[in-house]
Amino acid sequence: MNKRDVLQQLVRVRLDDGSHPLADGRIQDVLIEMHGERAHVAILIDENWDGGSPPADAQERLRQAVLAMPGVASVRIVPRPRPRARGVTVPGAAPAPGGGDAPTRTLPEGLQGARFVAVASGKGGVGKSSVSVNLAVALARRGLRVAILDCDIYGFSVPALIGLERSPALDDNRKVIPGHGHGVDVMSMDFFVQNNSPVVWRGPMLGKALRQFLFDTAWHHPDVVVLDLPPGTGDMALDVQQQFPPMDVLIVTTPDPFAARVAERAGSMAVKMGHRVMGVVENMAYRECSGCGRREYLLGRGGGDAVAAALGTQVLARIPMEPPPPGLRTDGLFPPASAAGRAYEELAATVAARLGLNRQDAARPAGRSR
Ligand SMILES: Nc1ncnc2c1ncn2[C@@H]1O[C@H](COP(=O)(O)OP(=O)(O)OP(=O)(O)O)[C@@H](O)[C@H]1O
Repeated sequence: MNKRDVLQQLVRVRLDDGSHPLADGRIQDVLIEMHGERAHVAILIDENWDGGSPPADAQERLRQAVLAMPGVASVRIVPRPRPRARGVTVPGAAPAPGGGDAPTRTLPEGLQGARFVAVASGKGGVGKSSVSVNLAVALARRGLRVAILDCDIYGFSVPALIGLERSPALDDNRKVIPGHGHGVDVMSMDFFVQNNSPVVWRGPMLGKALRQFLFDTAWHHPDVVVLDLPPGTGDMALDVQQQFPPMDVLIVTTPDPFAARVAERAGSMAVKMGHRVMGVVENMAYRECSGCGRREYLLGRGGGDAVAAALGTQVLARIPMEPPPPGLRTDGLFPPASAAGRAYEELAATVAARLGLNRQDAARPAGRSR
C-alpha cells in the first residue's frame, strides 16, 4: 500500500454537496506508517477547508473510504494550515495514469492564490473558446483580476476572440508579458507563431510549452485564471489537466444529444484527474426571434440537462445563439447588453459566487493594479 493507492481511493469519493474532496487543495498529503502488514494512514487536510473548518461528515466520509481498503488498520484525519511556499505545491489530486507517484503540481509565484476555472468540451466547435473568453471578460467586468491561458496549443483562438494581436515582449526579469485586452491578461501559443502557421510539435514539446507558459510569464497575481482546455479526452487534454492543481471545470456542450454524450466523457475525465465539475454551460441553446422574441431550438433540446444529470451537477448557463453584430467583427465578444452577453454576466456572477470571490475580495492591493 502506498500514497498513490490511497489517493486513488479518495478520487472516487464524492461529498454531500457533490464536490470532490481532492478539489482546491483540501487534501494536502497522505502519510502511511506500516506495522507489518497493517497500514496506519493519516490524511492531512486543509484546516481552512472552503473558508471554514472541515465539515465533520466530509471527514468521516474520507475516513470510511480509506478504512474500507484492505490492510488499513486505522485512519486519522489531521487538519493543518495550508503551507505557504514561494511556489504553491498542491499534492497531486489524481495519480499519474500509468503509474508513478501522484504528480506534484507546482505553480509559479505570480499565480499564487489564484483560482483556476477550466473550460472543457467533448468535441471541437461547440464554443468552448467562446465561453472561456466571454466568461473571462465578464469576470473582469465584475472587478476581478482575470487571466486566461489558452491551453489549446494546436487550435489556439483566444487572442483572436478577445481581439488581440501582438508579438511577445519580455520584462526586466526576462519573463513574457501577457497580452492584455478587455481587462484580461492573455497567454497563448498564438503569440509565438508566425503567420498563423500550424503548430507541429509532438507531446513532449507541448508539455514544455505549457510549463513555459506557466513559469516564464510575468503573471500579476490574478484572482481567477480561466483555462481554455484542448477539446476532447485525448492525450493533449489529459496532459494539460495533469499540470494543474485541482480546478473547477465547466463543461461546454450544445443542446445536441451527440455533443452531450461526448461532453459527459470530458466531465468524467476531469473528475478522474481529481478536478471538480462546477457545472455545465449549454451553448447555442436557442435562438431568439428578434421580431417576436420566440425561442427557436435549432440544435434540439436537452443536451445540457443530460450532461448535468450524468455528472451530478447543474446547468449554470444557457447561452443563446447570437448573430455577429452588424459591421466588421473584430472579436468574438458578445456585448453585455445582448442576450448572450446577459447570459455571460449571470454566468460570471454564479462562477464568482461559487469561487467565493465577491468584489470586496477582489479589491486590488495597492501597487498591484495594472
Ligand atoms: N452562442 C453563440 N452564438 C453564435 N456564435 C457562436 C456562439 N458560440 C460560439 N460561436 C461561434 O462558433 C464558432 C466556434 O466557437 P469556438 O471557437 O469557441 O468553439 P470551440 O469549441 O472552442 O472549438 P475548437 O475547440 O475547435 O477551437 C466561433 O466562430 C464562435 O464565434
